[in-house]
Amino acid sequence: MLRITKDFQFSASHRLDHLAEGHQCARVHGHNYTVQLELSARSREDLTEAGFVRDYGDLSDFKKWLDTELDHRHLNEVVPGFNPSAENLAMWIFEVWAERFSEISAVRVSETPKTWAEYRP
Ligand SMILES: Nc1nc2c(c(=O)[nH]1)N=C([C@H](O)[C@H](O)COP(=O)(O)OP(=O)(O)OP(=O)(O)O)CN2
Ligand SMILES: [Zn+2]
Repeated sequence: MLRITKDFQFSASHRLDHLAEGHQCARVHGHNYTVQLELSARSREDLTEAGFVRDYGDLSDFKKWLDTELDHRHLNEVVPGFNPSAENLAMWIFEVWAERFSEISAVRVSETPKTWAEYRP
């Protein structure tokens, strides 16, 4: 198995519902998010002639999408009907982008330097 990853950043605010009374994350607050896309190939035969799983540069449309749809936005207003936890964001991003890039094998979302959530179906 060959795996490549690329990190992308965006900044956004959110509020999390369904938390215990007084939970700090129930208040509107912001994060400098990192989204990591992981793409995989099974073997050498699945690589491009250049030896790539996929050219990192091909992911520029994902960067554009993050900048347009999520960067400097209030996530509760822009994600389609889910509580914008890191787990839900990772799952949603996977579902949207695995259609475009079939090599995507996992999506990781970090809200803070200490936390990561991963979706890997
Ligand atoms: N499993 C999850 N737990 C939490 C999520 C999440 O998306 N998934 N999100 C939050 C908050 O949005 C926010 O990320 C706060 O996280 P937390 O690490 O608890 O906050 P701090 O950075 O203040 O943590 P310190 O330990 O005080 O540095 C909460 N939980
Ligand atoms: Zn948060």
